[in-house]
Amino acid sequence: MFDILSFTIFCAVSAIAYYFVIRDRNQRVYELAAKLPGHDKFTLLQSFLLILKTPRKDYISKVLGYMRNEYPVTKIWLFNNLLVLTKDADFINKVFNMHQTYNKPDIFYKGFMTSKGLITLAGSEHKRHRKVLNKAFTSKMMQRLPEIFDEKAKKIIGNLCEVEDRGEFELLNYIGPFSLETFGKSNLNYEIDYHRSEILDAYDRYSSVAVDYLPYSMMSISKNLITPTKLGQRIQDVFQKFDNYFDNVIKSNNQNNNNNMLESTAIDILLDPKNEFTEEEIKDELIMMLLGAFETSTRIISMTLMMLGMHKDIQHKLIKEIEEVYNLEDTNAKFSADFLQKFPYLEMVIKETMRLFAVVPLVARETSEEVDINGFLIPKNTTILISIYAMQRDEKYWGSDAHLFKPERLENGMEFPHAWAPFTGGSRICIGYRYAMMAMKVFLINFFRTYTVNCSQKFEDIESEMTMTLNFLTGYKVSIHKNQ
Ligand code: HEM
Repeated sequence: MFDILSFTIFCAVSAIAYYFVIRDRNQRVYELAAKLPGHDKFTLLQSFLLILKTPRKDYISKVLGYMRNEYPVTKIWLFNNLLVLTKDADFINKVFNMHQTYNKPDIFYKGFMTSKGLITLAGSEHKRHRKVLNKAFTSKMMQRLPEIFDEKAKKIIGNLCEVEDRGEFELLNYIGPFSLETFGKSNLNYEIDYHRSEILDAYDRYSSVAVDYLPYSMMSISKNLITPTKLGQRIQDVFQKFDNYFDNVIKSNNQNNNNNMLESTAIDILLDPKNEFTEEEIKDELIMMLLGAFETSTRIISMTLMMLGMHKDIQHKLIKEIEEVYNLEDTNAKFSADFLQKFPYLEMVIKETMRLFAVVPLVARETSEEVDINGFLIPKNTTILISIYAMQRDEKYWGSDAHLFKPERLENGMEFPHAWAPFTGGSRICIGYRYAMMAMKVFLINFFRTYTVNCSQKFEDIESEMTMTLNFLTGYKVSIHKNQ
């Protein structure tokens, strides 16, 4: 009897304490949120309607549509979550560099459906993985890459003869193999044949399932809860495919194990028992790297070629730069990091493409405690949504021609360097940013030593969509012609 009474009292006291803690915590959130510019609390119904009525591919543009130009930050509410939208370079730079905004919010990153890889990991676990994996991307490791990129670029450029002088073709069919095969060789010690590889099928299925799962992740519905549904089955199938594929990659690496290796690629590091990665962590990291590397590089190379096909004067200037370097150098000179420094205009062209078309248009962070960022007091557990796309096209930073493709604007450096962040910044900056820049340069140098490119589409007719990545709905079509 006494026990039941104590238990009841204990429950009642706990419930009251819990109520006051939650109320006080929410009170503080509402108090601070009230001072932030933006939109008042959406009702539950409005939040549901926003998610249910918006086509999945339009989520990101819909949410960003709430951003108010006159303020550095705009608040909106989704269910009971406070979201702060921003395209302010200074604010964003602080967010990338503060320890209070290190983690990523589940509301967007659960959509990746894996939790043990760099893109989604939080706090000390992220730091541990990142510290170890950084060793695969040191300057010394980078030195071995240009040769791999060169070999693969030459192979793909050889294949392009089947489409030269034959009208327009879809670039992704040629650039995709370059990105995927270089990824396999340099990060997995594994030769991938793009046209036969099962990884491509798994990747395509993953992308489609991720878009379908996004509304559930935004409503914080775990993927375990939807396991019995058709979508749940599709998710399981995709991960089974990744699993089988990476099992083979791991087996092949274990067979060719070279314990005396002084330098280690990403997979060597992941498989090294010293680093104590679990099997699940290894596979999640491999998936994350593939997601990070493949589509991003493929799209930026393709977008760059399209831009150059539309802007002939810029293409001629670039070809001239490449010819001049080769007139001075041994034409069989091997690619190296130093050699790639000799093409400043090429770098400007790539950077301008990445500015105009932020291939990762949106990233997010979550506050782990209440924090003052540029005079705005942001409550704990707030999601900060960072529109890289809007920042990189903002006239405030790039002038009234911000919407145009003009590499020359980068000639004397950038007036607002923080307003260019296609790889983001701070300690969670893209781990492969130097790798990506090198790969893109090596491919484009090889390409323009053999071909010129033409694109009949007009710049202003490009239509794009924003999901996790930016994609041209109008395709990536160009025609190519052998240099005279
Ligand atoms: C043009 C090419 C690329 C672009 C534009 C790009 C962009 C990005 C962006 C925006 C992020 C998110 C960072 C954040 O949330 O703050 C990211 C993260 C990441 N990227 Fe890339 N990326 C590219 C190529 C690559 C390549 C080639 C690799 C691997 C070889 C790679 C691997 C990763 C990984 C593992 C992360 C997670 C890093 C972390 O949170 O510690 N990316 N990338």
